[in-house]
Amino acid sequence: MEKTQNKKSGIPRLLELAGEKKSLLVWGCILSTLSVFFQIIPFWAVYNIMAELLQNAADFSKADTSFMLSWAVKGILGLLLAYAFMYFGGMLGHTAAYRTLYGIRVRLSNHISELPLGWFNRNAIGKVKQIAEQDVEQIEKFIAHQLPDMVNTIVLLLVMVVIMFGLNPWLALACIIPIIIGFTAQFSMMFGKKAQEGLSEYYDALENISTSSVQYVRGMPSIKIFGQTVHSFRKFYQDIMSYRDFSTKYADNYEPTYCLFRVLVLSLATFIFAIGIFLFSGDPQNMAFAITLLFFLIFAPGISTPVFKFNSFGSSMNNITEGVRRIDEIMSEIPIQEPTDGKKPQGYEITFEHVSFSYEGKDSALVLKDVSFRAEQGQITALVGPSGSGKSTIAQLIPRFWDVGTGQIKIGGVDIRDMKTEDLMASMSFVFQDSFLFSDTLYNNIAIGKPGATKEEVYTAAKAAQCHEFIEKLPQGYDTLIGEGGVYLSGGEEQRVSVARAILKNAPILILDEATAYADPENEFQMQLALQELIKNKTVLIIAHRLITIKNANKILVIKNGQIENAGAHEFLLQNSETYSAMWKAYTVSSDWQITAKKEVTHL
Ligand SMILES: Nc1ncnc2c1ncn2[C@@H]1O[C@H](COP(=O)(O)OP(=O)(O)OP(=O)(O)O)[C@@H](O)[C@H]1O
Repeated sequence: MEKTQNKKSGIPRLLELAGEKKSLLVWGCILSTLSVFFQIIPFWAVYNIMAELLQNAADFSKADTSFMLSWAVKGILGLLLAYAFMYFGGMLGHTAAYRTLYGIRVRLSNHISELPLGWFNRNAIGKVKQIAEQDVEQIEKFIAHQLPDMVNTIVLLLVMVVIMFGLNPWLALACIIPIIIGFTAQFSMMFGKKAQEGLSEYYDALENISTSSVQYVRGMPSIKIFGQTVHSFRKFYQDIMSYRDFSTKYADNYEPTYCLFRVLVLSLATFIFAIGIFLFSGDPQNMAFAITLLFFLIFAPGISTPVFKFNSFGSSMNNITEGVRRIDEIMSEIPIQEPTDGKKPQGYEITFEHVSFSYEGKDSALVLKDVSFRAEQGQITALVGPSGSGKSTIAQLIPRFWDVGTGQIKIGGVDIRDMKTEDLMASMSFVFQDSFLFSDTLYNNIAIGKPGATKEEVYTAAKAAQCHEFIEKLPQGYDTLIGEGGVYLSGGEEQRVSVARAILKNAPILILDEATAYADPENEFQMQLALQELIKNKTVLIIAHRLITIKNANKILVIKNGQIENAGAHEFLLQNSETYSAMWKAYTVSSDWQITAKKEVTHL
């Protein structure tokens, strides 16, 4: 599938994706920055008080107490104001973050809902879950905390550097040079090509774990029943192992430069002290220098906190860029093409005209080759053929799971690509072999077939689909919750609920892909009776392996290797289609099969 390209990346793209204006974020950062200036005041207050004390070291009683007291008050006020600005900046940052998060999730889910249905088959749930939950969550942390912190830290570092150079350039250099060396080592590692590739690998590894863990949980019954160990679920095991290997390698790469960085930044006082003592030894009478040195020694540990914070932005920035790229990967998937003025079909017969199709979009891998047929309104058209011949693909092309490669599919004379998706979906009900029930009540699971349906309509549909009886037997009847925290239905029961949904929708086209495969013969018979009522005047397309189900279809299409091998009614095909007569023979033989136990003869 083609993709659209977007030139922006990182934070600008993030805000663009969220449809969020920058103003809140900018104000959040401005307030955080203002708090920086107030954060400097306590340091300055300590410096002034220390200077006053040192200048009067011979006799502390001569120190100006009101001067020192006023600086102490200024220091405390500075601290309070710094917290107040930081608080309001943080509030704005959080508001911007949650709005961005909300905007991205809404955009993402709107976009996903516009993608062709086939996209969902191709993309693992784990991958989408990882992107929509975890990757988006990272963005919240970044915008709410790290971005204002980053602005705040950069300003703080700049102000500190200016103050330090203003006081003493040599001591300032003793403080700055180790920081620059540490950063250079760290960032060359972090932003290098290897690190960027590593991060992609890291996210791939996370996605793989997310996907295979979903499969692992789903496959747990098979693992247990067949007495297999966890190692038998190789994919999950390998994904965990490759994540471990990758994380170890990643940490190994980072470790030397990170350790160097930490050691240098945590030893700032040592460098300042060494240079300070060297300078002081040249002029031991210089009291002003002694005070400045003291200030640097107080200031040095203060600078290490913002420096460490700044360092963590590098990795966060990388994460955000990668997260946005992954969100963009989904956003760049081209949605299903909507016509501006959707055409309305005249009738509901379905025609395939020379349809060829490949899942990979390659002519060399065609799954359907030049398929043409007409499924009449008011008639049942059945698709039969060996497994993998292309029956489900034919059925799924009708609601545009994918678009055809060449040829056309028409409903009532209109190419389905010229119909609005809304109209196309409204025109048909689809019952799959594997029904999907929502974690909701049974009532709502049926009622979803027709928004605004009355209770009476829901019950009538449930009765017709042979599910009313078993639902009534459940302790909470129609209010029974399905799935997690509720009850689980058998495959046959789930199918009947899906059929009830389709009956309730009462659309003019009905597509049944192995819709009664899990039903027992008695229920299948009852469901067939219900469907007889439902299908009157409708275009019905049925795929069924139990050939008895489609024996009376008006037209049976025999599909083989993606082509229509033959078409006609049951009797005609028995005479004229080798494939069909062989399938019928196999079916009748298998339906006569009985598993018999040898009778034990007991002699008394
Ligand atoms: N999403 C997909 N991506 C790629 N190939 C696919 C996809 N779905 C089906 N195929 C392939 O297309 C071919 C036709 O599959 P399809 O499911 O249409 O056959 P079928 O006749 O319905 O089979 P069955 O009776 O077993 O359900 C098969 O070779 C299958 O492996």
